[in-house]
Amino acid sequence: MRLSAESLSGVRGERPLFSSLGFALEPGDALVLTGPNGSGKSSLLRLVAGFGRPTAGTLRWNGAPIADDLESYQRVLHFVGHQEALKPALTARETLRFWADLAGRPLDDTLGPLTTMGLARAAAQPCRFLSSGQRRRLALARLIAWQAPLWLLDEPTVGLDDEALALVTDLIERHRARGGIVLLATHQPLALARARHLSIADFPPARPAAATAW
Ligand SMILES: Nc1ncnc2c1ncn2[C@@H]1O[C@H](COP(=O)(O)OP(=O)(O)OP(=O)(O)O)[C@@H](O)[C@H]1O
Repeated sequence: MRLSAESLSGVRGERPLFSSLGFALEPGDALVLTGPNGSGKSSLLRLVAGFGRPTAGTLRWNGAPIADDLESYQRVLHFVGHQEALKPALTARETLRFWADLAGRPLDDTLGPLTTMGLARAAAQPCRFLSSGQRRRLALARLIAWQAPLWLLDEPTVGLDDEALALVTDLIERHRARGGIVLLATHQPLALARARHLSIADFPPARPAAATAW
């Protein structure tokens, strides 16, 4: 299992964000994306998730460009973005089941992942009654339910209390210990062992060639 990015350039809208960016991740690796607001961390994660194409460079999964078979590639990853996309009328438990069915990965046990995320008592509550931290915990419960090998996490800890922060750290470390790969963006330092860091600011967009002065 190997995820690599070679000479990647990305834009969002019209704006160039980074260029010549590269990394290679193998089982057990964690790469933490850092950089100021608006520098392109979410945009990079979206590219790695296969939502959009880089303007240059190649993303590879096990050596093959992800664009060659995006559907198969997207089955091995789990992306947790900023938006939890919860349906207000569904309970936490129904939400997990709904997501599982939508992804074509039916679940035997919905309560287990919710319990792990400290949501057992909220399992029967409609999502409209969940707090923002509980909503975040619910989005993260999907990671436990699916066990995809590649986790792409965009600021997974926003709005979480200390207990949930420790839970997420533990989830990530257990995932790595099983041979999983994690790529995450965060402004909040996480206590991950031997995590690598990549600052988007170290890969500034290529400048257009300067006009010749006469
Ligand atoms: N939907 C969009 N359409 C066009 N431009 C966008 C869109 N979303 C974000 N951008 C722009 O893309 C740039 C990079 O945004 P991105 O969300 O990737 O940064 P980030 O590093 O994740 O920021 P933050 O730390 O604030 O989450 C910003 O300049 C932003 O204004």
